[in-house]
Amino acid sequence: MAEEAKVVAADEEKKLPASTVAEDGHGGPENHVLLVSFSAQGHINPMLLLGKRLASKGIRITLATTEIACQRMLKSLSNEESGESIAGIGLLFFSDGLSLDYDRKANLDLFMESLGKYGPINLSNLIKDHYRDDSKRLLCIVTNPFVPWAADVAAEHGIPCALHWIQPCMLYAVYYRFFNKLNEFPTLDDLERIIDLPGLPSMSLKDLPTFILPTSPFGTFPKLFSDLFQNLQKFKWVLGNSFDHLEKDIMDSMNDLCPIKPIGPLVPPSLLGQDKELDGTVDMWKSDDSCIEWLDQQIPTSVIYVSFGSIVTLPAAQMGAIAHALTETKRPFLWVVKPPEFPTPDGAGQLPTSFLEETKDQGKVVAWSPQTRVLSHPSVGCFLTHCGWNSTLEAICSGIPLIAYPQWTDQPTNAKLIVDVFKNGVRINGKDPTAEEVKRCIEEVMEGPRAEELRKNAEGLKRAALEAVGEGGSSDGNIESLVKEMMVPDHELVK
Ligand SMILES: O=c1ccn([C@@H]2O[C@H](COP(=O)(O)OP(=O)(O)O)[C@@H](O)[C@H]2O)c(=O)[nH]1
Ligand SMILES: O=C(O)c1ccc(O[C@@H]2O[C@H](CO)[C@@H](O)[C@H](O)[C@H]2O)cc1
Repeated sequence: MAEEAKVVAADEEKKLPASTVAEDGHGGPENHVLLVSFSAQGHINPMLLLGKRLASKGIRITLATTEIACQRMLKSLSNEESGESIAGIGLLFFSDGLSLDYDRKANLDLFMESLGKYGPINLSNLIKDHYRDDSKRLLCIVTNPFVPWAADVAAEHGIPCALHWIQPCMLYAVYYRFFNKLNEFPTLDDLERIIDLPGLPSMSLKDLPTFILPTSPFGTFPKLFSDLFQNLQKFKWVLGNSFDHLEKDIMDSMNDLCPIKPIGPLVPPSLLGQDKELDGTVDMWKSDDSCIEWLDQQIPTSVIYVSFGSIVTLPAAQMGAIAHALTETKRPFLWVVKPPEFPTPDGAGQLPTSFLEETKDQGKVVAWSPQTRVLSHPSVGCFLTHCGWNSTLEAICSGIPLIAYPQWTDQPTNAKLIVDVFKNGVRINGKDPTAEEVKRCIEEVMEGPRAEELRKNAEGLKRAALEAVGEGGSSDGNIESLVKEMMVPDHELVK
């Protein structure tokens, strides 16, 4: 029974240290951009990384997200960090209308309805309070797909709005065509239909995002995306966390409909060989850094890294299949098993009894890893992943081949990209795959006849990613032109 949504009084946002320099140093108003993000780690981090790119062009950045994100971030911040700013990016928090101990994951629809009802009111109040004096010029509000209503708040305040599309451009194209009814998609009477969209690889039902499946149990997300994709005119820019080389044909297919400007890959700069001090992302769980020392003891490219991100909790049967496959391969593994936030009696997210004892000399299990450091470690040979987009981009920037094991939302489509477009991995077949199927994929990537080809493709994508975000690269150029356009007030634009 879903707990009654408690309306939390209009929030008391975390006051930032007063900005002592409210001007740009030349007497003019300071240029600001406000980032608005959904509370998940996989949403906040790409926003923070975009903010860092904009800040490097001289713009002051603040991130506004919900109070549950603040609580999760504070859990992992060290004592001396305060949660009022991250890597020079100010933080503001607003209530989603629910108490902090409410189980949002178990009541997704109610959570998203409450966020959509109370978020706009509380965000608007934040803007009134925080950007009222003339020394700050709010150039733009950047929002992400799960909080599209920020565009209405931006319009209320007369501020241009950008959508930061934090999944592949392929999802953007599929959702746009689906919700605007431009193409035929599978229905309950026609589940076998093949979907052929311009610029995209042919897809079948298993390749579609779960929010548009005819059997989709998710009420709020499809409605949220339907409203978003039928009202993209609210956004002055659509920015994609991708890059030309990765999805060129797909991006081109949207140029005559609603163009998307690639500015990625937005990953921690240390993954791109830059100074780790520039990383500026947030971890909502404490990393177990002992896995780096463990990796140091392993043979190069020998380790299977397994992680399903911050949201997914695997059913007990799937945990068992992965555990059995890893044992059978006898290969070293590093497996992230994040304890469920709200444990359930069916054993979801739990390891089989005696697995840890049986494999104590073979592998290591941690509750949360420093993932970008793991992926860039020379001992890692492949990544068995749920295909979350941030994890996928991080693997691309590390040149690591993938074993795709998608679970929901965009992940099945990301798996399609990995296998048929990027060609840097293989996909585990079936919703409840056997240990034999998991083991087959592990062996195929580690030393099968295609292992060399997959690794070469992965390394090629890494080079292309580095080029895109490097100075003068395609994504770097798009950030530069975005900043120039932001600086020109609408009334000065030549219509
Ligand atoms: O043990 C872990 C597992 C994941 N991550 C990070 O959590 C994010 C997960 O985002 P993704 O889009 O892959 O999946 P989601 O968690 O949103 O489903 C990525 O940046 C990972 O680097 C991490 O730091 N440690
Ligand atoms: O809390 C939720 O209901 C939630 C959190 C995060 C979700 O999306 C994840 O974000 C990534 C970037 O969009 C995506 O690539 C990943 O597959 C998702 O798990 C969805 C729901």
